[in-house]
Amino acid sequence: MKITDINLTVVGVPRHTGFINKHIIVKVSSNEGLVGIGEMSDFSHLPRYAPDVEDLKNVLKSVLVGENPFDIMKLNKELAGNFPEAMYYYEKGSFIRNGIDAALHDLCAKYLGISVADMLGGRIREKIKVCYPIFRMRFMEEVEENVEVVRKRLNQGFDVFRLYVGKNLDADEAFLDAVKREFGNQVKIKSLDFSHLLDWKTALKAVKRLTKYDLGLEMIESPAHANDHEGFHHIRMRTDYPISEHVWSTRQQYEMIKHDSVDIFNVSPVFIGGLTAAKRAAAAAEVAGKSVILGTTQELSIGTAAMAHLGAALVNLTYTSDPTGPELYIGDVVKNRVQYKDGYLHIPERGITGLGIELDEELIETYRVDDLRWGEVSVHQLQDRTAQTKI
Ligand SMILES: O=C(O)C(=O)C[C@@H](O)[C@H](O)C(=O)O
Ligand SMILES: [Mg+2]
Ligand SMILES: [Mg+2]
Repeated sequence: MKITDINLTVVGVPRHTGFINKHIIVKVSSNEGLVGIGEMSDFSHLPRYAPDVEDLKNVLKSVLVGENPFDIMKLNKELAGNFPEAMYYYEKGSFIRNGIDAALHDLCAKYLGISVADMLGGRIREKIKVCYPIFRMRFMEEVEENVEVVRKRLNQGFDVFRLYVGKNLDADEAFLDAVKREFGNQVKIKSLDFSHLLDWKTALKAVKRLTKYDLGLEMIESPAHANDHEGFHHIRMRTDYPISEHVWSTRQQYEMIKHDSVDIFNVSPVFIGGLTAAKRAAAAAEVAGKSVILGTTQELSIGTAAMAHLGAALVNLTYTSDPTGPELYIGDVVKNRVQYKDGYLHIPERGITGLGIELDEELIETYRVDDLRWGEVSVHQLQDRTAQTKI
């Protein structure tokens, strides 16, 4: 089989919070008449630059057209040469590699007549426990808004949540207290995510304050500045709660293993550059005796399905994961969205080939935008994924 064309379409999909995320839908065409689909997810993150999409398509065509899509390792190496890893969480080259790598897996699995999970080691599980995110509060009046989110999502079957913290500890504490009083043990808050906002000592003080409301806490995420591998180790040695951190490069993960910085590696294909790279990161974690969770940038159904296939066979996936993107957006670009039930993300059935996701061209047209330009967004909106303009 040979790759014959690459097609990229930018879509802007609003969240229920009003914040609009831009993603690129990928199509990799082949001389067998099959098309592999992928998703370069959520370019709407700092830093505020973005690729020219037409130019990006031409670069990708120069790398991929004429190649055999089954040469996934070779093509990942070529892509990494063009879009190298960086010691940064939201490196857009990783998003680009991820979208292509998912499409290659989709294309190859379709050709073989199998599901992507069967290319990644098969299935230990058919569903993955996930949590719904409660985004960071800056004002006390956001507490009730977020308690209402818990009420609504609990009614839809989500009984596990995660909380972004660190900008207003009074509001964080008030939210945890309100959840404990209203829901008791019906609801679990599985992680406090500091998003690298605080140094490790300041974060440790906040952890001691907020864990008075331990609602089934499984981990503390990103409780030090990014790449402060020693700082992660220090806080890890000073709290009983497991520490988790996102993986965005092989060098960063190596340093975290060397410094014994974490208990849990948060592995997302989007941040490490694809399913191939994510599987390697999960294997490195396993070798180091560490757990993994599936993280998220809050993908649409294509990216979320790719993660579900990856999660099917991860032997060290031992905590609640994060992919809930399709639940956060007002719409999607596919005919068959990924399925959530009782707070689980269901892996697309084994009998469906590829990622098990079918594009809806009308919905793509509905959400299509010209390019990745930023428009009028503030740093706060970009950091906390909100359309709120209050300052
Ligand atoms: O665990 C995290 O950190 C995230 O989920 C980061 C978020 O900003 C995510 O990328 C989003 O877009 O909501
Ligand atoms: Mg996080
Ligand atoms: Mg994101």
